[in-house]
Amino acid sequence: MTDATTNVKDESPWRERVRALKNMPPVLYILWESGPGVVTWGLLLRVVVAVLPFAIAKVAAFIIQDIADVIRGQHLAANFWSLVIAEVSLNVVLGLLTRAIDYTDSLLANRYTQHVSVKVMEQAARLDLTTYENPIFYDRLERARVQATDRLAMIQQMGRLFQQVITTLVFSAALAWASPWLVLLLALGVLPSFLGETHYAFLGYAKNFRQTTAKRQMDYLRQMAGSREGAKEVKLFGLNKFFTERFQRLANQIYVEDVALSRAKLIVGGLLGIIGTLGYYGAYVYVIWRTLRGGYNLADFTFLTAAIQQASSNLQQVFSTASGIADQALFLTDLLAFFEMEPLVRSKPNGLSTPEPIKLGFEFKNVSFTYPGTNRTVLHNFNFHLHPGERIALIGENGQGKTTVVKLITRLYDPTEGQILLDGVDLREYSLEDLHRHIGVIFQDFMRFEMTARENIAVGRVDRQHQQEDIESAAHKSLADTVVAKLGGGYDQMLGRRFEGGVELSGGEWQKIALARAYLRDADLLILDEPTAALDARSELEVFERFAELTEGKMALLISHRFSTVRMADRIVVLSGGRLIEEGNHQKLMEKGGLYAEMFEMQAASYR
Ligand SMILES: Nc1ncnc2c1ncn2[C@@H]1O[C@H](COP(=O)(O)OP(=O)(O)OP(=O)(O)O)[C@@H](O)[C@H]1O
Repeated sequence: MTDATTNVKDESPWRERVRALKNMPPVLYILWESGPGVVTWGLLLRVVVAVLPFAIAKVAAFIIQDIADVIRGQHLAANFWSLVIAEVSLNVVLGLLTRAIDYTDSLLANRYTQHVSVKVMEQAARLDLTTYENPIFYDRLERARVQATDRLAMIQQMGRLFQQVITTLVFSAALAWASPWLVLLLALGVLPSFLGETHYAFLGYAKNFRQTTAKRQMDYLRQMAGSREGAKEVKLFGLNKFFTERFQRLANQIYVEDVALSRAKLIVGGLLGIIGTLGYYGAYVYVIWRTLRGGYNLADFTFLTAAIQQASSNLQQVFSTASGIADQALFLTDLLAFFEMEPLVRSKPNGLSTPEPIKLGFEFKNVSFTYPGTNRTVLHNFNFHLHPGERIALIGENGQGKTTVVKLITRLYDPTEGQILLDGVDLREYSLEDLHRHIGVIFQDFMRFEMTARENIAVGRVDRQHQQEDIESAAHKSLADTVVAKLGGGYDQMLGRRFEGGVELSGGEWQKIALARAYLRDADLLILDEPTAALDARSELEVFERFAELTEGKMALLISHRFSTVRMADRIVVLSGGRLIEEGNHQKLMEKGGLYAEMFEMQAASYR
């Protein structure tokens, strides 16, 4: 994976910063996508608010001039009170429109957060398991997730920049018309602070980038120390202090780095700020000097001092807002890079539909497999055929590659070598979505959705509207109906303890609910990876008697360490060290007296 940001520290800060500006167009596009109407209104309002201060300063200058004339004994100008009313009105309008901008900003922030969050979720779902194995991906996902909501300030800053640029241009034009020196003095004063600000913004980014791993570890520790899942072991093993100390060590390390940067920024920023103040007063003194020499009247003087004040503060703000945006744009590198990531296991465009009915079944031909990022071959030259209508049990000791076979047949991964065929055609030629529709899998580490019992079953087939009968029938097949019958809320009972009113189930009860999901799928190939591990002996027997009935005529792949279950399969495949070492039915393998017979005897002996 090419990582656009890992080399942040090696690159010249300025080059990196300029490069980050390339992030702006796609981000502006995302912003536009999230609310074209709101964006347009926001911009229009800002144009008006940007020019109002100019009008207000002009009117104020005329008022001062009129008052000075009256003090010098002249008559009050006829339009004096109209000017006063105009100034008050303009200020009222300014106040109202500023609030209207806040309103459009908050609308836009809401929409943008939602839009980006959905995009992040969609992209995370699109990427394959291979990507999830990669720690760089996790760091990036983490940063992308934070950026989805944390970059809100940037949106407001972009709006503000737009407004500040217009105000600056209007006042600078007025100053340049009076004397170009004024604009030059102001710009020279502000430039050093701008350079300083952007420099520290970049250092801040590089620092945050470096800290991602530590922050991820801290999050993990915080979660472990405070989670319901972790609570039992944390208490019994007395891990609290261990976790807290580790957390504190990381937090201190981050604190020290943060303080060092803030301190440098404070000192250098303060010094550069003095130059800005000198520029401002240089322009101010110039106007006083020209006024005293009769070059400007009182109205000009009043207006120009207001204009200097406005131009200088807006110019300063333009620079600091722009540097803030450049800083935020750097963070967006991760979000955009995340959006651009492509899955390795992909559905072929116009891929084949899964055959109906499947005639030849699934065949592994000389399949070898190594998990990405590792160098240990988990499957070696694995050959295996699953015929239509066949129920196969895959057995072997821990870590021999059974679950890996499931991940390959479902195309969560592609083989490193060899091929998997479905009806004689490489699995990669089929549409991935269509293939998945024909397979029902319940993994060892199946999901416990903290939703209602009905939803937990219905997610087995989300593309369909389910009638109550479908849900009940699937629940009946997996024995989940007996679990639901005990729940206060029946099928509408919230499961898990995360949400109010939720009820926690036992491991075996969750497993029955998950099994119902697989039955609801009504798939051609049903794969159960240790489906009964948490079930008691009676439930297991019942589940399997049903399983045999329910999978009649379908393909089923079963992984189990319980031989009472395994012996019911039509064929048993024994995996050892990633190789197929024995296959046949229970009787044949027992007669053979190999690994299967040995494992069977061992389990049987432990029951005697
Ligand atoms: N995501 C992964 N990345 C790297 N190695 C992995 C990954 N998943 C599994 N492995 C390794 O591959 C080997 C086979 O794992 P697999 O889960 O297929 O075994 P299994 O036979 O199903 O074991 P068990 O009976 O314990 O469930 C193991 O040694 C494991 O460490």
